Amino acid sequence: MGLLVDGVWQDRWYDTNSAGGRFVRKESAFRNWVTADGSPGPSGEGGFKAEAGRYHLYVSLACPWAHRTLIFRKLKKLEEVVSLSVVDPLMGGEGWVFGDSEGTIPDTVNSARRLADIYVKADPRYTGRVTVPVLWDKQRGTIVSNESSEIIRMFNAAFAVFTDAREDFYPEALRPEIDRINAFVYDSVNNGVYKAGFATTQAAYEEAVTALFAALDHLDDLLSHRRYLAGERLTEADWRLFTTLVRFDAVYVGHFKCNLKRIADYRHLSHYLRELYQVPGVAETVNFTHIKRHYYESHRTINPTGIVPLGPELDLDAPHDRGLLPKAA
Ligand SMILES: N[C@@H](CCC(=O)N[C@@H](CS)C(=O)NCC(=O)O)C(=O)O
Repeated sequence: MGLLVDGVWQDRWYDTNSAGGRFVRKESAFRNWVTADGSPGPSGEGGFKAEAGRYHLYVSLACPWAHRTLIFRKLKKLEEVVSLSVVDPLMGGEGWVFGDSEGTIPDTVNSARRLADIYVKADPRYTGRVTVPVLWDKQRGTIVSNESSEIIRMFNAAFAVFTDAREDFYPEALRPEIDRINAFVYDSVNNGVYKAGFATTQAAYEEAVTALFAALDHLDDLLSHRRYLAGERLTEADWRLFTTLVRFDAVYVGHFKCNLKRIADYRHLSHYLRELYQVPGVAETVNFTHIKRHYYESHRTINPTGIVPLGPELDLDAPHDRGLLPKAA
């Protein structure tokens, strides 16, 4: 675990002292957009036109942020359009590295050994964390984006001519509602579990866990009368929540001490999680070995022995009752 400073790797854990024991997530650095015609997107510069075979995605199967991009690549049927590398589940002293354990895919584009090498290739003076996901442009030899929330929107819209998957996960009419839900879910749930797990004071931990479970209670209630977070249509808001929910009982309850309840204890969230997991293609993107090994083996300040618990036993293929609520045709 570490970061790059002026292009040089430094092995360091997160600094929480400057924020009273709180974990504060840094903004992603590369914010360009792939667009259908190469025009600039909402941020960054233009010149990244959607083309088949031009872009490469680097992910970890453990990471909830990277997982979003993998789900969009799958659901938008972009597997032949955007190539893929999967890092080793263990994030050690050199950060993310490419390995040969089950489920990994080496770096066929840059032949890098460490993900940090990709960042330095894009910017030799890069300062910051080396995170997944990364969307790489093979033509210009640089990083387009390392921000998952933006990569999923590119996959949703920019590659339309290369796929017959027509489902729109960010429909115009629902955008205000989706944006509102995303902001709430990001702060209290997606990042909330990290704020709880990486807290280094009791007060910071309790603050995060309290907000997290208040949010889950609220979402459980919302899902008692809405099939999906934004209503009758499955949208990006659901996929953004899903990647945290699917890791929750397996990792966040124990490792991050988010243990007031399990997702299995929530009447509606538990069924909702199973419905999303059972969407064709999605289960293939979920790798519990990578998920559990990554957290329990990598965060030695939290789990010094690196022992990975055997449980819990989960059955995400069990039937769900979400069909009782209306879904848009
Ligand atoms: N805002 C980023 C966050 C990505 C992120 O934090 N990824 C984690 C893995 S779950 C990572 O690579 N962390 C490495 C580090 O912080 O050193 C996104 O959504 O794309």
